[in-house]
This record gives sequence, C-alpha cells and structure tokens, in this order.
Amino acid sequence: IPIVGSTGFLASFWDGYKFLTNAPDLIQAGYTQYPDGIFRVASLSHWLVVVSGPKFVKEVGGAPEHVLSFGEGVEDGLPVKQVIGRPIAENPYHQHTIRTSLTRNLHARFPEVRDEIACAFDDVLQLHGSEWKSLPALHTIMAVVARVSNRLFVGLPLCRNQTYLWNNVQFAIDVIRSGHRVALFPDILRPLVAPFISSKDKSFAVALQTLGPLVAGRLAKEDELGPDWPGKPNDLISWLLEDAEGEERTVPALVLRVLSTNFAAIHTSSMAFTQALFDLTTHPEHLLPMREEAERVVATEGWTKAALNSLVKIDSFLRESQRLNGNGSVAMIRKVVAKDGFRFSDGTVLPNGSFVCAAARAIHYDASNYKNAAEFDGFRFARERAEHAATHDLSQEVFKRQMISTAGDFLPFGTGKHACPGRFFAVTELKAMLAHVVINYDLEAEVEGVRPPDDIFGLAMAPNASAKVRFRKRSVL
Ligand code: HEM
Repeated sequence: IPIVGSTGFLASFWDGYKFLTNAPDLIQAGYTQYPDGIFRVASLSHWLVVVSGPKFVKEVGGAPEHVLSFGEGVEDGLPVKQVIGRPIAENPYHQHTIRTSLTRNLHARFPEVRDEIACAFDDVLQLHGSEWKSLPALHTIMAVVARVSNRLFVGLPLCRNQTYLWNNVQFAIDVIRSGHRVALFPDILRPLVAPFISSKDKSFAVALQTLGPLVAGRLAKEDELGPDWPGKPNDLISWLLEDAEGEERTVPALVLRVLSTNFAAIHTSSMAFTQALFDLTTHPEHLLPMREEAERVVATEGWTKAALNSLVKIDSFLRESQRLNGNGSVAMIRKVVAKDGFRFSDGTVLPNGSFVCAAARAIHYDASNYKNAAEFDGFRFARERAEHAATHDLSQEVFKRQMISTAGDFLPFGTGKHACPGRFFAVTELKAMLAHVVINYDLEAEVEGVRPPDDIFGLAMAPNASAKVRFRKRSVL
C-alpha cells in the first residue's frame, strides 16, 4: 500500500508526530494522489490505511465486527475503557436500544422535545428586549442540547437539574480531552496513566448521586410490578431496562449507560449545530428562506415530528454544513481483527492488527462528488430533491439527499453496519432547533464574513470552542 509522506524509518516517526497538526492536509494529499484508491499515512503510533473511493468505503462499512472492529478502532483514538468505562466497550448493548426503542419513540416524545427546545433557548440565551448579545457558540449550544437530549432520556424534572446537566456536559468535554491524551500512550500504559488524566470517576459519582435515585425507583417498580407496570415512563431508562441483562440491571450499570449515551449525544449534536450556526452567520442569505419555510410549515402543520419532513431547506442546510464541517478528516476507523486479515475486492490485503478508515473530508470536498465542492451551498440538496421530484417519481434518490441518509460520499454519520444509530434523534433535534432559532432570533457573526477556524487535533476537527455568535430576539413575530 503506497505511503503518503516520508518512507524512511525515522522520517516516518517524525511524520507521525507532525500528524497531530497536519493530518487533514496529509490525507487530502493522499486522496488527490490516489483517488478511488488505498494509501497509508504514519500516525503517532502506527500506520493508518486510508481508502478514497465509494467502492472501498462500502467494503469497510459492510465488513462485520469480527473482521473489521468498530470497537477496537474507536478504542485506539478514544480509549473508551479508560475514559468512559469498561462495560461500555465490552458490552455495547445500548447501541441496539438507541437504534430500536429510542428511535421508534421519537414521534411519541416529540412534543416534549419541542417544548424543551423553546424553554432551553429562553433560559440559556437570556435575551431581553431587542439587545444583541454575543454568546460563546459551542458552550451555549451544549447547554441547550444537554437539556433537550435529557428531556428525552430522563424527562422532567431531572433534565433541568443544573448539577445533573453540567455533569453530563463536563463529562462529554472530559472524555474527548482526556481521551486524546490517554491515546498518546501505548496500550499497556493507558490503564496506569488514565486515572491521572481522566475525571471519569468524579463524573460517575455525580451521575450516581443525581440520576441514581430515579434509576433505583424504576428497578424497584419492576421488581414489584413486573416490566410493564402501569404508568411506566417512556424514556431511555425504560428502554435500556428492556435490553439490559444480568449485571447490567443495577443502578451503577444503568447510570453509566445513561452517562455514556449523553456523551455520544451531547458532543456530536452540539458540534453539528455550532457548525451550522457558523455557516448561517457566514452565509446570512440563507436565513430568510429558512425562516419563511419554518414559519409556513409550523403554521400549516404545527410543531410535529411529521412536519419536520417538510423542512426541506433546513434539512439541506444541516446536511451541507456537515458535509463541509464534519467531525474529522477521516471516518469509520476500524481495526482488522480477523486472523487472516481483510481483503479488499482489488486484492489488497490488510494484515491482522492494521487500522483502516475512510478519507471522509476529502470525499466531501471532491468535485467529482459535489459540484463546486468547496463552496458552501446551503440549499444544494433541497434543489436536487426538487429537481429530482420534478422529473421522476418520488424515489430512493430523493430520500438519499436527506440529512438522515448516509452514503459512500456522505460520511458525517459513517455508513454501513455501524452508521450512527442516534442519527434519527440527532436530525430530529437539530432540525427542530434550527427551525426554532430562525423563527425566533436574528443572528450575526462576531466578525462579519469570517468563519471561525476549526480546532484541529490529529484526525479530530471541532468547531472553534471560543468563537462567539451574536443573537437578538426578534421583536415582531
Ligand atoms: C449530529 C450528531 C451526531 C453525529 C455527527 C454522530 C456521528 C457518529 C459517527 C460518525 C459514528 C461512528 C460511525 C462509524 O464509525 O461507522 C457514530 C456512532 C454512534 N453514535 Fe452517533 N452521532 C451523532 C449523534 C448521536 C446521538 C444523538 C446518539 C445517541 C442518542 C449517538 C449515538 C451513537 C452510538 C451509540 C454510536 C456507536 C454505533 C455502533 O457501534 O454501531 N450519536 N455517531
């Protein structure tokens, strides 16, 4: 497999070190050199095989866990065992719960999610009169997303308990921060250094204190009345209890699951919404068309989950924002765990123990996948859907351009077997939040026309954590 970067033994170590800051450029260079191909780059601790074309992306996405492991791939860059907890890595049954029960209940729980969006923006933004207010975008959005997500996960009143909420937000931040640091150490040293770097035990203690009594109450009710007791709340705790077995049916185990689901939900969705705010304030011409759409849809269909299907421009805007500003220069990192390695359809074999991923960002910026690929065009997918609907029957192609759908050329949620199971909730939440924001607020960039640069660390790319956005409550509604 061709190397991009230095080939010499020592020089490739130096490349691995530089990878912490220049990974996006290096991967783009490899992609340009080997479009539709396979290449490798030196990361700090090992070679990383990167696939370019949709064909190979599909092969990676379709491989089963016992051949290409998602869990082991994640563990390499984010040591879940050390910074979240061993059971989450070893028995990730919550992924099934999220994919099935949580997603199925989005319609039923949407009115509450909508209510929380309205209350949370009011409480967090604290806007009065017609004043403009500069707010740190990521921090502000995390506070809103934490509340909205927890209205679905644990309901009122806990979803408004500041100690509980901030613990979830801090945990999400700490997992990423400490995870990146622990990942700099070789596997064997990680358990030794992690306690000095990660605050996981502290976060878990606060979660146990705030959420523990609610979970204990549910377990007691089930013991007393059976699994389908009358009045059982329709929330994450109940959904987890439907799938949890054996030692997972205890207060600490369930609290850890909810904490870890919070991590998966809060960080990703907050980053996606923050990126969308940066895009909106850098390309303000999108505001009025989205406001018109949201006001029209709400007036005719009300605030329902089904009405979100009519928010085509808002959907397109979020998809475009994630296309250009996803969470990393690569996606779908997997470790080859099959004894005999993994063979691509062109005959290339990756030996057991290798790491492979897809060049997500380069794929998203490729002009052969997207016209004017480097340009932000918020309504490109809405136009494609309209053009297609005008010439064809409603078909799969139209569906494929929705924010929810993954593809070989659209990887913010990955694609294939491990495509994000939380994306149905994430998209529901993000669309409802963006509709709420464009209806209720005017927005401005802190510096007109300037998009805050991403924070980059190795393969991870995140919205600028210190950048601000200016909000003003609309006076005439
Ligand atoms: C915009 C928001 C989100 C983004 C961009 C996102 C992105 C991703 C990505 C890229 C993956 C890995 C896919 C792969 O490697 O093939 C993933 C996995 C996962 N996500 Fe999300 N996610 C989001 C929201 C959520 C939410 C809200 C939840 C929970 C309710 C969630 C739960 C999970 C879980 C449990 C996995 C592991 C899946 C598995 O092993 O099969 N995500 N997500």
